[in-house]
Amino acid sequence: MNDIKSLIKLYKEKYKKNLLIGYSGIDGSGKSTQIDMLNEWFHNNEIESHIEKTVLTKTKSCFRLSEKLFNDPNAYDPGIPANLREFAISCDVLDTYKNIVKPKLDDGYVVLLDRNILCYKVYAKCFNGLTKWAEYNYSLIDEPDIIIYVDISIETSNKRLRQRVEVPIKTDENPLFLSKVKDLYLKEIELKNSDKYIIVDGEKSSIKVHEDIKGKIINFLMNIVS
Ligand SMILES: Nc1ncnc2c1ncn2[C@@H]1O[C@H](COP(=O)(O)OP(=O)(O)O)[C@@H](O)[C@H]1O
Ligand SMILES: Cc1cn([C@H]2C[C@H](O)[C@@H](COP(=O)(O)OP(=O)(O)O)O2)c(=O)[nH]c1=O
Repeated sequence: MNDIKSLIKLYKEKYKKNLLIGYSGIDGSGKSTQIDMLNEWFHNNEIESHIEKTVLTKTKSCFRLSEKLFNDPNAYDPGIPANLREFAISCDVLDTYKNIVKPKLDDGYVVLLDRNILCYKVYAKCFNGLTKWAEYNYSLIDEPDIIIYVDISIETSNKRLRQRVEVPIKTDENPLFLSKVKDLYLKEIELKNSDKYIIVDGEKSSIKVHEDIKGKIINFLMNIVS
């Protein structure tokens, strides 16, 4: 049995929970594009799925403060201490998990998360702001069962962000920082050494990336449900 509907059913039966898939990757890697495509594939296969992304509600105060102090909501680093910002983010992430993600999983949905604990920890480490308090909040959240990392070069990220018409490039989307984030993503994934981390080449066309993701999810599920 290698159709996605049967695999997800077997997964639920074996692990007594629903599948949580988290996406990672630097800005412009194609996370939201790929999440939409996977969501559509699930719907076409009669699988109930839900897309979620943590809205940084509490963290907004940091962006507002940055606007007030530095005339730019995204110029918060290093003026506003990273450990404070990252703690605020961890509170927002925990809230979204407890109030939305977990209830959706319990209601029988497959949940597709735009960003996940891996992303937040990587960013916090790159900003040098991961405290034991933020880690404590993250320890209260279940890790996704599958983590997709969409890999692109800094040049491609920069090119795509510049093409984005709705939002002009933000201060915190600078190549130097993104390069640090990309390196740490790859290092952390290598250290985890687990099949649940799926790396895809985001330089390919969206359709090809989608095909890769589908194939790798099916392979992963076939291995763990058999
Ligand atoms: N594989 C791809 N090839 C070319 N452009 C892409 C690809 N995937 C996404 N894009 C474009 O790049 C931009 C960023 O994609 P998006 O999915 O919003 O990335 P993210 O959510 O990771 O920031 C969008 O304009 C999107 O249309
Ligand atoms: C993920 C993450 C983002 N940030 C910053 C980067 C962005 O300025 C801001 C919003 O992050 P992001 O989730 O990338 O939102 P969007 O996709 O709408 O750009 O928060 C952190 O400071 N730490 C983090 O762990």
